[in-house]
Amino acid sequence: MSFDETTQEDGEEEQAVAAVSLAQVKHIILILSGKGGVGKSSVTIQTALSLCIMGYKVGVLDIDLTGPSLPRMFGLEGKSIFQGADGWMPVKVDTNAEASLSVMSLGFLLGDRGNSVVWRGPKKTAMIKQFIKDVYWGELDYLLIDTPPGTSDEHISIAENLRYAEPDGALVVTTPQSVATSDVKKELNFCKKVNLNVLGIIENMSGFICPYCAECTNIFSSGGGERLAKEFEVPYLGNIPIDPKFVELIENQKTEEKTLTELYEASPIYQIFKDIMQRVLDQKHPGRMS
Ligand SMILES: Nc1ncnc2c1ncn2[C@@H]1O[C@H](COP(=O)(O)OP(=O)(O)OP(=O)(O)O)[C@@H](O)[C@H]1O
Ligand code: SF4
Repeated sequence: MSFDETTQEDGEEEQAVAAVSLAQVKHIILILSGKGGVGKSSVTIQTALSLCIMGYKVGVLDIDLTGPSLPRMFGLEGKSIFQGADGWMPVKVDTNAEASLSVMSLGFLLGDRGNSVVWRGPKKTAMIKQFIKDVYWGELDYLLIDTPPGTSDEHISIAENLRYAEPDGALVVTTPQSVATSDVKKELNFCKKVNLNVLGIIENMSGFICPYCAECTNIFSSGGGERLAKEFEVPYLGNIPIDPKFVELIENQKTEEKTLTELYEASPIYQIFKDIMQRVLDQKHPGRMS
């Protein structure tokens, strides 16, 4: 069933579901990209860590069902969720920040059955509905939803399930190359179709931070994201360079003594990303609970 074909009965049910499970969630942000591998999950992680460092309580929902990478990227591999009295309890990330950070992903439910599934549309739709209905987030300032690339069953399903939940909108991630920006156009058209506000476009892997001197050099063309933002009349939030230290941080975070938030706060990429995040916060969305 497409978003446009949702019946009134379904709508009422979705409204009730969103009202209960997301009752204490102030803001909802989706992270989208038209193309795989452009750094959507990395942007989700950076958004989560930045908001956490800024003092917000953050939850992250991974709806990339065929390739859930967030448990590994957050250093939570092997952890499992448990069923509490109020629903599934998301896994907490160890942070030094006062604010909390918790993650829910299909990866936690699969255990040793591998880290991905091959499911048809209806099963994916049911899983996403369950994620929205059955996860107990508690009080959150921000719920971030990491989606798979493209405009697939997962996107239609999450748009339907959040129809009455008033999400703030979507962060759309691209890389500078035209092959990525042309796919992002489809994503922006999808947002228009389902009435999802676009908080802005982020151009990832735009330039390169030297690991020796932290100087940023443009190794590929850049500006594709900004041109796209002008064409679709949505905000351009900024560009993130390739930072080899960020990859190291994500790959080796378990062996370090410091928490992920401490390591990220000290990295050059955070200095760039926090300005992007500030541009999102400056848009001053009233929030679902105000
Ligand atoms: N700015 C960056 N600097 C350095 N490495 C990066 C950057 N952004 C992403 N990467 C790396 O590129 C790879 C792909 O990133 P990521 O998994 O975030 O992409 P994705 O768009 O979510 O992929 P998928 O399509 O699989 O969901 C990862 O190894 C990540 O660490
Ligand atoms: S940016 Fe400077 S330090 Fe880095 S590799 Fe180039 S010349 Fe060397």
